[in-house]
Amino acid sequence: MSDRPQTPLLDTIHAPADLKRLSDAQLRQVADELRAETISAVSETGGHLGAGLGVIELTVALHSVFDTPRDKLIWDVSHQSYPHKILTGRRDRIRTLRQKGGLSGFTKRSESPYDPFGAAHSSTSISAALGFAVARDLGGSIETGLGDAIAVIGDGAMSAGMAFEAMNNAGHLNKRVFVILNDNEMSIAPPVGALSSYLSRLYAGEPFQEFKAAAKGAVSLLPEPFREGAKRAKDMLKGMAVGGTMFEALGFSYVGPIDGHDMDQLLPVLRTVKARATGPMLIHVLTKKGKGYAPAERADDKGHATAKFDVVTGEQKKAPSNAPSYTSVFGRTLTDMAAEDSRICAVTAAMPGGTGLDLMAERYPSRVFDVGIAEQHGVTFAAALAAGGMRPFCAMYSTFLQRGYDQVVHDVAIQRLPVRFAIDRAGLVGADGATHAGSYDIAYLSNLPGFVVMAAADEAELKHMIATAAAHDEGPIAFRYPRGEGSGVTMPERGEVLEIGRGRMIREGSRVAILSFGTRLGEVMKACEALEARGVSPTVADARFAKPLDRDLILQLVADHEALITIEEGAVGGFGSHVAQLLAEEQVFDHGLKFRSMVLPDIFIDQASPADMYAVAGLNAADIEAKVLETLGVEVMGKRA
Ligand SMILES: Cc1ncc(C[n+]2csc(CCOP(=O)(O)OP(=O)(O)O)c2C)c(N)n1
Ligand SMILES: CC(=O)[C@@H](O)[C@H](O)COP(=O)(O)O
Ligand SMILES: [Mg+2]
Repeated sequence: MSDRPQTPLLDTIHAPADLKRLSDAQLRQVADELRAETISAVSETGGHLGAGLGVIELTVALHSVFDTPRDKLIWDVSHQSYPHKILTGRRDRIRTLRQKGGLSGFTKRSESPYDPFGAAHSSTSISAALGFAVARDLGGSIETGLGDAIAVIGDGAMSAGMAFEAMNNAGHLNKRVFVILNDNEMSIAPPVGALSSYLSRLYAGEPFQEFKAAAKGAVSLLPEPFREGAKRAKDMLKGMAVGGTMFEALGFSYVGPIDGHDMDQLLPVLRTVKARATGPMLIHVLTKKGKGYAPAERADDKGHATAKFDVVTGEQKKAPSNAPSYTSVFGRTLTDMAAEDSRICAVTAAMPGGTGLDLMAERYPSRVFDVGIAEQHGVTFAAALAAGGMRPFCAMYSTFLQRGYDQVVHDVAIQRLPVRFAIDRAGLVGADGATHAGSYDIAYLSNLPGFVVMAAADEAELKHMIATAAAHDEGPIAFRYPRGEGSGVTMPERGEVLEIGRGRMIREGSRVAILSFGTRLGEVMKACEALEARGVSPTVADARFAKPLDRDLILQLVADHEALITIEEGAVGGFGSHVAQLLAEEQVFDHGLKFRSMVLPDIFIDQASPADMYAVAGLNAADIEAKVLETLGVEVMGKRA
């Protein structure tokens, strides 16, 4: 407790309304204290640090100028919302962030009325703000009334198509809606692409402030010291190559760029736009990711995400690792294979580090494409790379690939193009919670004609599956693997090309067969140890493929056992459902097979450690043991299991 920062003024803020009685100078002090409190809290919990530190002043300014929660403040991605949570009545729980039973690391409607719209995947905020603005104008929420709608979106998130779809619509509807472009020249990695260069050009010259009204001779509307700046901006703009900004072309009034750490700029500009805006308005705010905490400012990722750390030194407290992460196995293996095959190339949507493609980019920069937060484009781009004779690996997290699903179906699957999908963060991911769970890819890929879908049981299997994918030119192929470390198995020198649609036998037993798809195999083996002690000896097989299924293996298992249990780290509709379909088609159920399918339950599971989340899901070793006993009807301590 004594290590905690002194925050006398922040201690008096229990809700944004408390900010309204403070002077501008006091608001500055609140911002300083809020920064110290955010650093202190994240040092205890770990999590997204840099983005929140970059919006400290903006958070205070927005809550002091606007009337939240009546006004709807929507944080894009919302990884920067910790300071917002502290100001909106959640300070007492801020040190439970991202933990089991604690605050979510993202905004969540069920958590607070100050979180009007949940997020965690990027680039949804402008659509949401526009929806609130239109609902307001149509008379929604008659009891309380709806106020303004404000989206805060980063320069990285702004690169996604969805943000532009929303701006296009907002410009057309001409609704009063505010978009704050929080431009810190960073995504998780440095941002890429023409939009990023464009934004840099907008402030390449001397700092200036422009307000649409200025051009109409209404400079006097702006409070000092903006009048001078606005006049200067008007003059500057006449000669600028940029001409009208692209935001204006989309129907927005554009204000900026302004210094997002200077309350003397933020407060008057926000007050002015609040008083004057009639249609869509974009306020371009320049900030620094990690602002005010030297270790974050110095870090390559500007403190984007951190483990728990020592506030004084910035040193992160990471548990020593015993095995390579799946991500690093993917990155290193693909890099080695790219050395031997010049047709191997790779696509990431703004996650070069998260997918391990940064390793390949170091050696083969011309064959690794970071397309920005643009999963839809990334998938179609990979499809055309394949059509053009390359061997593209499209490396995406399971949860983010969801955004490119139509492209997976329409551009990849229907055209039978050999895109290799490297699906990281498969299954439950832990602290990021339900929004980031990789629960659906087995189901949403295995139902596509011609797709090959694999899951690695360990890191050696992953290596084989990368080799298998590289060699597979006949059509689309996907392999999935979880977040975190492997299980420490011996790694092969080279990946072996697996026979498509062939599983492997792990151990032979009797009465019950467990057919595992993915890394639950480790838990299955633990369960088997416990079951042996009870005199039950299951057969275990690793399916490797959800599509095509190993029909021979499955039909042999059901012929030799009275019960079959499938297990996977995915939602219903995936591997187990396909096995059930096969068994039904083969009329196996007509002969009395006991069949059970262990899948993720039909709920969204809140953040916790992956093991705790799998306990909620009922997919840990003890659950498997219980399922086997229940299926076989074995008595446990005098009771039927
Ligand atoms: C659809 C989607 N793809 C990828 C991500 C992963 N992701 C989270 S934050 C982030 C960078 C966002 O950059 P920016 O919007 O500029 O915010 P900053 O962190 O710089 O404040 C990315 C790529 C995501 N959340 N959603
Ligand atoms: C906010 C966001 O979407 C990412 O920062 C995500 O939290 C990264 O997850 P990993 O830590 O698994 O790379
Ligand atoms: Mg950014």
